[in-house]
Amino acid sequence: MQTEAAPDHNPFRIARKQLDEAADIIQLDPAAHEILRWPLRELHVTIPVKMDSGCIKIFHGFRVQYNDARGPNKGGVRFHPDESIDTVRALAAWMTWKTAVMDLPLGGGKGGVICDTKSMSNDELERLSRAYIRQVGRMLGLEKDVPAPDMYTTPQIMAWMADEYSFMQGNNEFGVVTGKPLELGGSAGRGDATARGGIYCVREAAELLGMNLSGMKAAIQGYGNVGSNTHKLAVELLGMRVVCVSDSQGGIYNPEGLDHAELMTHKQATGSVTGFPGALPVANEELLELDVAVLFPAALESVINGSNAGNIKAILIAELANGPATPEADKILYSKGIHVIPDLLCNAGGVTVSYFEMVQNSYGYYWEEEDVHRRLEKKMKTAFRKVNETARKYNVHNRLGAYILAVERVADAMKLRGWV
Ligand SMILES: NC(=O)c1ccc[n+]([C@@H]2O[C@H](COP(=O)([O-])OP(=O)(O)OC[C@H]3O[C@@H](n4cnc5c(N)ncnc54)[C@H](O)[C@@H]3O)[C@@H](O)[C@H]2O)c1
Repeated sequence: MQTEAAPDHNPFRIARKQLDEAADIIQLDPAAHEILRWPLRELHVTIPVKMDSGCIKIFHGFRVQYNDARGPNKGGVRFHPDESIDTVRALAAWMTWKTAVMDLPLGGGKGGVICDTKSMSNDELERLSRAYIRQVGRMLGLEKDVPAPDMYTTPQIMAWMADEYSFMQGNNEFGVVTGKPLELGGSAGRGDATARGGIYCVREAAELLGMNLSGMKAAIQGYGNVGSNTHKLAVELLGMRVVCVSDSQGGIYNPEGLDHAELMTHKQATGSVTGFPGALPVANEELLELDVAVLFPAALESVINGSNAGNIKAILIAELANGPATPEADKILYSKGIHVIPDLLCNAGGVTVSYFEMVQNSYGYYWEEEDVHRRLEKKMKTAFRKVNETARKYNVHNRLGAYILAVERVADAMKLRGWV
C-alpha cells in the first residue's frame, strides 16, 4: 500500500512552497504560476507480476510529466517501498527546475513503483521492469518522455526497459531510456556523473569561499551509486578525508578517513557499510551533525529539517540527494551562514550526462570518457555561477536563486509557445 509522507515533510507540498516563494519574488505572471503548481500529466498504473513462487503479486506505479515547455520530459524511475504519488510529483517538478537550471533542452518527469527490490529475485525484477514499461510506454518517446535510473534502479533495469519499449515499437529505440549499459548505447561517464557533477560544484564553492579542501573532513549519507562514487571522487579530485558514511542499515566513522576500495569490497561482501573493520558505528542522524567541512546527503528527502538544521556544523552542504532539506531547514542554514549547493544544481550531473547520452544515441556516434567529463565540467561551472549570480542579485539563499533562474526560464518558454 502507498505510504503518505508525514504532513510537514510531504515533498510535493515542499516543492510547491519553494515555487511559490520564487514566484512571489519575481512577481511571476499568475497564469504561469498556476500552471507550474501542477503536473501537466500523470499516469497511475496497477501492475500484475508473476512471482517465482507462481503467485501473482499486484504492484502500483506512476509516471508524472511535470512540464515539457522546454523539451521532452526527463527523469528517473525509482523502485522504493515508500514511493508515493506526491514523492513522484515533487521529483518530477524538481527535474523540471533542474533541466532548466542546467539550460538543457528538456522538461521534467519522474516515475516510481512501490516495491522492495531487496526482497525480489532478478527474474522478478525483470518481469516488473518490463511490465511497468508496457503500462507507461504510451507516455514515453524520444520527443515525449525519457526515463533514467534513480534509487534502486540500475543500468540492467534500464536495458530491460529499453528492450521492452523497442519490442512495443517494432524497432530499436534505445534512446528512449538513459543510464543504459555501454553495450546498449549508454554514455561513457554516466555511472559517476551525478557524484562528479556534485564534486565539480564543491570545487567551485570552495574557491568562492576561499577554502582549501585538501585533507578536510567529509561525511556522506547514503552509499549507493551516488554516495559511493562521491567517496571515491572526494578523495581523488578534492584530496578530502571521508570520515563517515552510512546506508539504510546505519553509519560508520573513522577520524583517519575511510578507504574507498576496501569499503566497497566490504559492502559487496556483506551488503552494507556497517561492521567495516576499524570504524565505529554511527547513527544516520548523528552523521548529519558531525564536525566536518563538507556534508553530502546522498539518500532520501527531508533528512535536514527544522529539528536538526540548527545542529549542523558543516561549512558546506552539497545536496546530492533530491530534496534533502525542508524549507524550515533552509532558513536556519541560511541564517547560520552555511553554504548550501542546492539539489537542483548539485546533483544535475546525472541528467546532464543523460542528455549527452540522448544526443549520442540520436546521431549514433559516441564520445570518449574524457570528452564527457570536460563537457560536464563546463556545464556545471556555468550553472554554478549563474545560480550564484541570481542568488546575489535577489539577496536570497542558493536554493531560491536556483528556483528563480529555473522558473524564469520555464515561464519564458511557456510564454513563447503561447501557453500563457
Ligand atoms: N543516480 C543518479 O544519477 C541520481 C541523480 C540525481 C539525484 N539522485 C538522488 O541521489 C540519491 C541517491 O540515489 P542513488 O542513485 O545513489 O540510489 P541507490 O539506490 O544507488 O542508493 C541509495 C542509498 O541510500 C541508502 N539509504 C536508503 N535509505 C537510507 C536512510 N534512511 N538513511 C541512510 N541511507 C539510506 C541506501 O542504503 C543506499 O546506499 C537519491 O535521492 C536520488 O534521487 C540520483
